[in-house]
Order: sequence, then structure tokens, then C-alpha cells
Amino acid sequence: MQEIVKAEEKKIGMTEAWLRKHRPVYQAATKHPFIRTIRDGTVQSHSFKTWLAQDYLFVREFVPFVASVLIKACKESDDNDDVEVILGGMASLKDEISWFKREANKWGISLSEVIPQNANKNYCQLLESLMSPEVDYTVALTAFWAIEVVYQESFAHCIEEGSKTPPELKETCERWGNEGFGQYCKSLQKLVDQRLQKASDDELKKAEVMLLSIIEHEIEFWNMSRGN
Ligand SMILES: Cc1ncc(CNC=O)c(N)n1
Repeated sequence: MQEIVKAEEKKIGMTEAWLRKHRPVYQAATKHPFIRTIRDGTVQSHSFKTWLAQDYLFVREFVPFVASVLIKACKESDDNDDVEVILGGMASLKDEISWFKREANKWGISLSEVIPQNANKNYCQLLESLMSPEVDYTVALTAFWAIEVVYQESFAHCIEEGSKTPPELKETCERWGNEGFGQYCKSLQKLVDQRLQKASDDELKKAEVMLLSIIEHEIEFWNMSRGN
């Protein structure tokens, strides 16, 4: 039995191996001080509002990026699973944008007046650069998964047992922390691992560097809420 367990443990995908290798920086993103304050109930409303307003702008830019990943999947993937998983992600962004508008209204934020901060601009520039047809499908898909999984882990942490997340922030945390979004991230991760198995050393290196770049941009994004 012991032998079997060990063998199973070794069968981790490349993405999981990377997350283990880069655990400190990954945790800096998923257990960021902003997330910790949501989880322990001490978050300041101006911090939350800053995040909400900036994230609305980000998500608007995220839509064409996801569309570009979808196009790459249609052209390059020999596997129909890819297209369906990505299309599902795209479809849920429509509801997400409506949610941002409702939520902003609730907090008295006028979205048309929000100005993107530098961290947001930098992140959107990265998305823009990834939309180029020159960028490999595997690298773009790795970025896509990384963007989603950081939010999934961060917000799931806020609704875990023992969390003291304020009731008015629960819905936000559920949006990305819920089981369904978790499953979707796992599906994406599987697609990435499949691609990475067939990737060249050069592609592997680029995808790993991209994962780290996304994690760093996510940290900077959370930092905006602290007024950094
Ligand atoms: C900065 C950032 N990263 C990831 C997500 C989650 N993906 C789509 O909503 C997000 N909303 N914002």
C-alpha cells in the first residue's frame, strides 16, 4: 500500500511541480495581506472598494485576452476539451461584468470614473502582449490558468472554516472561491499539463517564466488595495 501511495504521489503534473517549487511567491499572492484582512474581518472598506473598482477595469481587458486564448485553442489544439473549457470561462465573464456593476452600485462606486492605477495598467499590458499571435498557445494557456487559480485560492481561503470574512464580502469571495470555480481551475490546469507534457524545453521555460510573471502581477494588483 505504501508503495502505491508513493507512486501516486509522484504522478504530479508540471504545474503542481512549479507551484511547489515557487511556493513562497505563490503564497505571497494567495495569502496576501489584503486577502488576510478579508479573512480576519479587519479589511477597510476603502481597500475593498479600490480593489473592486480596479478589478472591474481589469476584467474588461481580460475578456479579449480570453478570446485570444480561445482562438489559439481552436487553431492549435487537437483536443476539443480545450475549446469547451475556455469557452465556459468566457461565458461566465458576462455574468461577472454584470456582477461588478451591481456590486459597485452597492458600494457607491461610479465605474465610469475609475482611473486605472499603474499596477493595473502593467498587468493589462501583459495581457495585451499575450494576445499576439506570436505567443505560443501553451504559454498563453499557462497564463490564463495562473490568473484564474490565484483568485480561486485567495478567495477560497476567505470562506474556509474559521474565517471571519464580513457577511457583506461573502458573495465576492464565493464568486471565485466556490467549488465550481475550483473545478474549472482544475480543468484548466489539466489542459495546461497536457500541453506541457508535449512542450519543448524552450516552451517549458517560457511557460514557467510566465507563471512567475503572473504571480508577481497578482501581488502588485493586491498591493493597490493597501495604497502602495
Ligand atoms: C487581477 C485579477 N486576477 C484574476 C481574476 C480572476 N479572473 C476573472 O475574473 C480577476 N478578476 N482579477
